[in-house]
Amino acid sequence: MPDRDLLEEMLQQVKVVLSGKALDDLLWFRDELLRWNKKINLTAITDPAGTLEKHLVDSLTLLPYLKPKGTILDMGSGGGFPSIPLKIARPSYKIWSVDAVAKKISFQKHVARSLNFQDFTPLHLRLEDLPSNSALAPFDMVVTRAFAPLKEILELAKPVLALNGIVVAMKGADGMDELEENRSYIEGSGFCCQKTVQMRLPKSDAKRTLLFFKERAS
Ligand SMILES: C[S@@+](CC[C@H](N)C(=O)[O-])C[C@H]1O[C@@H](n2cnc3c(N)ncnc32)[C@H](O)[C@@H]1O
Repeated sequence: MPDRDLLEEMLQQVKVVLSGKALDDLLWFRDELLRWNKKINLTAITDPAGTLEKHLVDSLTLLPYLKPKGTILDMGSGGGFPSIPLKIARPSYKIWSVDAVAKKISFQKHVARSLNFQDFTPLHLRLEDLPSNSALAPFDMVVTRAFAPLKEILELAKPVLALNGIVVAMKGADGMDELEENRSYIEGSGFCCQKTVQMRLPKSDAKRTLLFFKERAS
């Protein structure tokens, strides 16, 4: 099956329907990721079909659960996951995509320029330094994929989250266990878990867990 059809079919299985242009942009991004990956370390997944599922489709599993507009901070975005697929799927999002590794941010800037993104800002920064940059905060949605333990995610998100904002932690098979292990920390942190979504990726059947948090009303 051609890659474009495979991508479209897998996205439909995670309830995501995109325009033809968005599918083309995602495929271009995948090709560019693998091309740059020969020079700089962006991903351990190097087979083209695996990259479609494990990076592009995986990054978009949260899309049906997000508000259609707003500001997004992607913490520890690496090669641009999930920030770049989200921007391609919903160009109206205003996204700040932060990573501590300069080469990864250079790659994201290249993609943003090539695909003519508006309101997409890759930032080479340690997240611990973000709150002092008050021009950026607060964000309506803070998203993370394969970034850090839950406790660290919530601690870093708290100072930059807007009122009624949400934090999404994209986790693997052990996401629910991590949630249970952190129940008492979450209770004391001022956050509550608003929603959990467990799913499997369409081809590999790999388990994924989406954890959604908001701050409790005081
Ligand atoms: C495992 S990678 C995941 C990248 C991407 N989110 C993905 O799903 O492919 C974690 C990324 O977080 C970045 N990172 C880790 N700690 C960070 C920090 N304190 N501030 C900014 N970036 C950080 C790393 O440089 C790395 O690119």
